[in-house]
Amino acid sequence: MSTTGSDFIVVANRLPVDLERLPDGTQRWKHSPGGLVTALEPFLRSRSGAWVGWPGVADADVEEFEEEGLRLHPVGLSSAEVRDYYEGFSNGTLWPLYHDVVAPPVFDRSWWESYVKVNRRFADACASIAAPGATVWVQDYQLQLVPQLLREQRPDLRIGFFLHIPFPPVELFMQLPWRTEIIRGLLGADLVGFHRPGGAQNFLWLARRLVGLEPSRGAVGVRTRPGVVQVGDRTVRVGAFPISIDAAGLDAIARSRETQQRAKQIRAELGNPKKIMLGVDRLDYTKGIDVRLHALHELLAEDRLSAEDVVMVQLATPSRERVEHYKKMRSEIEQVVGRINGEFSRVGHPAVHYLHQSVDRKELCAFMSAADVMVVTPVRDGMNLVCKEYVACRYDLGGALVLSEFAGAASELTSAFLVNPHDLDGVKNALHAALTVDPAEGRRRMRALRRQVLTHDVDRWARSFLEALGTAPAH
Ligand SMILES: O=P(O)(O)OC[C@H]1O[C@H](O[C@H]2O[C@H](CO)[C@@H](O)[C@H](O)[C@H]2O)[C@H](O)[C@@H](O)[C@@H]1O
Ligand SMILES: O=c1ccn([C@@H]2O[C@H](COP(=O)(O)OP(=O)(O)O)[C@@H](O)[C@H]2O)c(=O)[nH]1
Repeated sequence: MSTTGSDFIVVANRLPVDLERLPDGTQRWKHSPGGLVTALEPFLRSRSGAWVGWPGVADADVEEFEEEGLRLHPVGLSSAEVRDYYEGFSNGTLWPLYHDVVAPPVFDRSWWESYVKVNRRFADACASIAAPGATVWVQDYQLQLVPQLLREQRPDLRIGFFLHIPFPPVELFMQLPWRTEIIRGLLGADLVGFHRPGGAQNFLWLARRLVGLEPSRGAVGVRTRPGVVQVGDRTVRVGAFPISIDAAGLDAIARSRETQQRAKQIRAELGNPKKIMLGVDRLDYTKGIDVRLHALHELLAEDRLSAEDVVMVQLATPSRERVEHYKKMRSEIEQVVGRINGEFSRVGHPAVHYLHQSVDRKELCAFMSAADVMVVTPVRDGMNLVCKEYVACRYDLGGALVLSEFAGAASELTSAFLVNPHDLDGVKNALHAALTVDPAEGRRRMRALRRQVLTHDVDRWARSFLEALGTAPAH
């Protein structure tokens, strides 16, 4: 194991791999869920960096290890910490608060205490493995206190922070009893990054209101014109850096014979319907899976669509299964799927294929290649990588994307069929329009979407952030 310090460290709640305990008592590592890992893993591997994170299960005692040149440094969490820091404060308080309170956030003091304690542990882990003058890139809402805690121990480090979820409107953020502590925690970074300029702008306002600082007043741009705020003798920059995907990598997988054959096979397995609609999400109440199911139900009930012609596939990755809102939403979604299938399926031909499972990258790419319409309808989403992945897979300029205006990606993917997920008639009309789009118009839209996604990939995201932090790798 490496005993020398690392020059470049990513710290995130999760490692890119989760430890899985099998019933026979053995264990293995599997890929962690979610877009943060998808986005960062290829980039960090290319820089031979270190990744500090939780191995995904409680009470795991795992030593640091190396995997294909990447140094993985586990931070353990007890069962009580998984409950209070991860399921509690991170996903029962911050997640709903930052996603426009689409579910009511719970404010629990013992959860907060656990959050502080665990953030300190992550900061200590980084401090112990960082080489002098190293760059540490802190990720996401679970670790907002780490920049300040780390700086107190290691003022020599260059510290960046990136938030993967939306940063809420100030009126909502002000509900948080520990609002000042969070803003101070983030101000420990040299650069604080958000997906959208609005998040950066909200943060700057709060730095003034809650900490009494004097931030810049000009508009923050995308990858340009970061805001600045002086904190003692340090200048903290605050910017917008929309995340993306390994677009060329997915494009290549999609073009392969293997993927195209698998896509054909999927179509055949579905009964060669005229049209396939696809949803791919973690099973999360912010993703609007219910929205698209209700829209489909009404379209079938009104005979605007026929289950003979159109099949819906919903891949739903299990997520945060012990958190109350997630349990409730799962049973609601499964009821709607059951209802649609009960009313509109024929034996051997379900109207909705619902898989509560995780699917690997190649298989996902085959599903995306097979899908005529990709349906992405979150009520709020920081970015949403799935919609960009769909576009990257459609080198044939086929397919159509229905995308919620409330996903961060909507401001880049303006040639999608954009919808307001709260407007059910609007969603129905957009689904119908996407299913029946004139092929030339469909190709025009997909060409424009691909131009955006292929020229703004994850490498450009990471590079633009690190350039603003002053630590970009050599070209
Ligand atoms: O680690 P989990 O609790 O299982 O959740 C998975 C990840 O979900 C969130 O992803 C976000 O990041 C994506 C990439 O920036 C973005 O496209 C998406 O809109 C976000 O929801 C979460 O932010 C991660 O921390 C989790 O690991
Ligand atoms: O069965 C699945 C479902 C999703 N994903 C990946 O999980 C990520 C989801 O990221 P997104 O930003 O869309 O949402 P998040 O889950 O991070 O909120 C994407 O890279 C998907 O390709 C996956 O690998 N297998």
